[in-house]
Amino acid sequence: MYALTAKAMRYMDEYTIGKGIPSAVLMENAAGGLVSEIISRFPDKDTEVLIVVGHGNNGADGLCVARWLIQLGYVVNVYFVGDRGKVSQAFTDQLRILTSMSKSFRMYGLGSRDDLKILQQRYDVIVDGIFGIGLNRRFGANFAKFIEYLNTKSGFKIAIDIPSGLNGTTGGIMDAVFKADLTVTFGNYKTGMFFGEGRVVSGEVKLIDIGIIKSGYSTIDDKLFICDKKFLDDTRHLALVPREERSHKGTFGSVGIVVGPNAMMGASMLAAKAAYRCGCGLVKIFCPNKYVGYFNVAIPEAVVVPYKNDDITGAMTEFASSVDVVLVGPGLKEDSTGRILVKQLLAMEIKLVIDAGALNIIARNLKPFRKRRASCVITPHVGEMAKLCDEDIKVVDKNKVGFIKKFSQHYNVSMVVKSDVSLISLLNGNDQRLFLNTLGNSGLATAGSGDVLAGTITSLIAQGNSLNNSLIYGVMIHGNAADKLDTGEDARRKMMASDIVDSLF
Ligand SMILES: NC(=O)C1=CN([C@@H]2O[C@H](COP(=O)(O)OP(=O)(O)OC[C@H]3O[C@@H](n4cnc5c(N)ncnc54)[C@H](OP(=O)(O)O)[C@@H]3O)[C@@H](O)[C@H]2O)[C@@H](O)CC1
Ligand SMILES: Nc1ncnc2c1ncn2[C@@H]1O[C@H](COP(=O)(O)OP(=O)(O)O)[C@@H](O)[C@H]1O
Ligand SMILES: [K+]
Repeated sequence: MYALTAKAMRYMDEYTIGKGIPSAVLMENAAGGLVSEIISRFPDKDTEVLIVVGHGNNGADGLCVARWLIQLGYVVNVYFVGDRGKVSQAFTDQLRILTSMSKSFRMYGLGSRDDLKILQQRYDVIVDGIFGIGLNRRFGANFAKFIEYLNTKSGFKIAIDIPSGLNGTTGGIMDAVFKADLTVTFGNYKTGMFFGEGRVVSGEVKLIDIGIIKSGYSTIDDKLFICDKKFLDDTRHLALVPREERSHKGTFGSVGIVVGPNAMMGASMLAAKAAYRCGCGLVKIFCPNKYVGYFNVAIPEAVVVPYKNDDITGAMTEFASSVDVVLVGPGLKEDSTGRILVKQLLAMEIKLVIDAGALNIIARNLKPFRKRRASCVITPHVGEMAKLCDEDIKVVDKNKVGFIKKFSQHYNVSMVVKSDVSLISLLNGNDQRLFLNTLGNSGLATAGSGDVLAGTITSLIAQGNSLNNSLIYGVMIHGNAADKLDTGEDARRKMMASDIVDSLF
């Protein structure tokens, strides 16, 4: 399942039509799916429905929905807010069917006396068919006022395909936006539903299969694969192989965590606990002599390997070579020792997960990273990503897809950019795939949850998974852990990083 840009979605519509499925059939499928949603939520035929339509095919969908609902006996008013001189062919066709089917049908909003009364009436359901993926510019004050008026009305609000005013690609808002309780979207999710205000204004999103022909996807570059619960449940066996009974702790791999001399120790402790919770056999912690006692008490399961400040590099070479994968970054300060540790790890032929402080060190000088011998994955949040790209955080936040795509390719590294919906880029030779993680919730917006993710990914690598699989399943398992905890009214409020560790499995 994908999220597509408006342009890619339009291409898929055209591709399908080109293969011989008439546009009208796609529209019937779309409207049929939306009508089923209305019937299941509002089975009572006395339900009063207002359908607001613009002049394009989103409006035509609205007319098609109106026809179905009228046939079924619902009380329906249709209100036009488009440009009469610009109505699409599908709009004209749908209107013709409606008027020939029902002699009493009337479309309001064309300047009749009743217009205001019809609009101001109370409705149980308000359906928005003003703009879909054809919205390509700001629409100005009049439309904005109208949409804001709809938002003030009571009634369950349903957006056709995408809320009017939402940019289907970027999630930006064009002057105003319809605030939907439910968006019924066709063929594929639209990327704009996951960025900016998209998630908030789309409400619950239902995806309807309208018969888009799948072979067209292969030619689309900017598609995002959706990582949701179903995808995790269907494919988790790819990363979570059955745990052999004839085994010992060496069977499940070892994780090494590097802790700097002025570290925030809690971060590496959380990562270590997450690594164990995800199933690796052994976690070793490389830390200054002075921290040994703290780590022994906090995680008795870990093997602590102390170093003295006068022989860090020698000790670290030995340490990094003694484990299956190394994690560096959680709690790491950007001091001279931190820089030495990161540089040395990059130069070793090891598997390496780079997070947090280590990313800030790399951002200051990307050369050792580019020339690295280590096979690594990186896990920046948007702020760290902005530093890596030497860009303003707002600029990166607005175009995360563009930045991850470019950085990942340029530095030949698989990575996640963490945020409320994290983006993942997996590289396989020249092939790049982008994924969008929808698992997880605002309970994860709590200090330390990124450290838990880093430990999770590292643990999966230790157990023998590829770097790519570990990255993507780590992100999903981490999000899913938060969703498992999301059970009561204040569940998200009270979630702490330690809770997420305990909920991983
Ligand atoms: N193709 C198919 O087979 C299927 C399509 N389906 C449905 O079609 C929808 C897309 O329809 P659409 O392309 O006709 O555009 P839509 O979103 O209705 O906008 C109408 C027109 O408004 C205009 N416009 C843009 N911005 C504006 C602005 N700021 N202020 C004023 N005007 C503005 C712009 O025209 P322009 O003025 O640029 O010529 C645009 O064309 C899609 O979301 C789905 O619901 C489904 O049924 C499945 C099958
Ligand atoms: N609102 C949210 N919804 C879903 N996931 C979130 C949200 N906020 C944060 N996360 C996730 O929580 C983690 C936070 O990581 P990070 O920013 O590195 O935190 P820290 O440095 O405090 O450990 C990331 O995996 C991110 O995707
Ligand atoms: K709409």
